[in-house]
Amino acid sequence: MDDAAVETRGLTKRFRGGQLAVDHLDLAVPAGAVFGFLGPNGSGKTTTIRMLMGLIEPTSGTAHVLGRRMPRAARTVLPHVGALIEGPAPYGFRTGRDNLLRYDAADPTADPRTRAARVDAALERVGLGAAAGKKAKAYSLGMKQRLGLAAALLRPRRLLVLDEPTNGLDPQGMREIRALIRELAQDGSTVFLSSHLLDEIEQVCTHAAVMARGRLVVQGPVAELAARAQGRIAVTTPDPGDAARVLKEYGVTDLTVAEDRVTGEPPPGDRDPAELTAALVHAGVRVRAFGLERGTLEDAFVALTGEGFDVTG
Ligand SMILES: Nc1ncnc2c1ncn2[C@@H]1O[C@H](COP(=O)(O)OP(=O)(O)OP(=O)(O)O)[C@@H](O)[C@H]1O
Repeated sequence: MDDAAVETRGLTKRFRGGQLAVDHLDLAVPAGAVFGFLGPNGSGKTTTIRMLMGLIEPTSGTAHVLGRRMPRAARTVLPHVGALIEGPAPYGFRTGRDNLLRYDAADPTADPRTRAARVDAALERVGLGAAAGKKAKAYSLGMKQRLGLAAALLRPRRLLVLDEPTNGLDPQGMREIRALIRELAQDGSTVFLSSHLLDEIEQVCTHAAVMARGRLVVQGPVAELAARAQGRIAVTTPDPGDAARVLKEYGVTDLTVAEDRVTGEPPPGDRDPAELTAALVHAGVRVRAFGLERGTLEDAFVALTGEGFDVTG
C-alpha cells in the first residue's frame, strides 16, 4: 500500500433509488502520479470521489487513501488531502484574501500566528496575489477556481483531489489551471483529477483510468493506454482515388478521403506497413507521405468499449 496514494477494491455504490453509480471499481493511483479519472458525465466519477473523501459510505468494497481505510480514517487522512470538489463558492462580498483567512481559521490545527503569511503564499501560488484585495464576486470563474485551489494549498498536501477543475472555464482559464496542476505535481504531491475531457487528461496526466457507466474500462500510464489504440494509416498523395482503392483491397477500413489525404483503420493482424507502401507504389500511386498516426486516448476508449466517447453521457 506504501506506493499507492489511492487504492480501491470492488468499490461499489448503489443509491437508495437503486441506481448503481459505481460498480466493483479497482483503482490504483501510484504515489506521485498525476492521475486522470476520465469518463463521460454520469459515469460515476463524482460518486467515487465522494467515497474516497469519506463523504458517503460505499455499499460494498474498500477504499484506501494514503494507505488508510476510508471513511474510517477520515480524520487522520483528510488533513493531508486538499480537495476541490463542489466547485468554487467563495463569499462574494469578501475579498479573496478574507475568504482564505476565514477558511484557514476554520482549521483547528492551523497556527493563527502564521495565518496571514500562509494565506498570502497560497494566493501568490495560484497567481491571485494582485487580485487578493478584490471582492470575490468580481472574480471570473477561473479566478474563483484558483481561489478554491489556493484553499486546498493552505497546507502541504500529499494528495490533491480535483473534481473537474476546468469545468466552465474559457480556453485561457483552462490553460492556466492545467499549468498550475503540472507545477503542483512537480512539487511531489499526487494529483487525482477528474475530467470528461480526453485531451485534458492527455496533456496533464501521467496515469489515467477510464470509466463508463460506473465501471472501470481501463487504467494505466497514459502513454501505454494511448499506444494500445492502433493509430490510423495516413497517405498523402496526388492520386487519392487510386490510393483509397489500393488501401481498401489491402483490408484498410473506415477510409476517408480529404483532398490529397487518405486515412483509414489498419487491417487486423500485424502486417508490416512496408507491404502497404509497396502495394501503393506497385499500383502506380504517387506517395508524398505515408504514416501511422499516433493513437489517442479517445481511440483507445472507442476500441475498448465499442462506443464513441460521448461527453453528454
Ligand atoms: N445522490 C444520488 N442519488 C441517486 N443517484 C445518484 C446520486 N448521485 C449520483 N447519482 C447517479 O449516479 C450516476 C453517477 O453519477 P456521478 O455524479 O458519480 O457521475 P460523474 O461521472 O461524476 O458525472 P458528472 O461529471 O456529471 O458529475 C448517475 O447516473 C447519477 O444520476
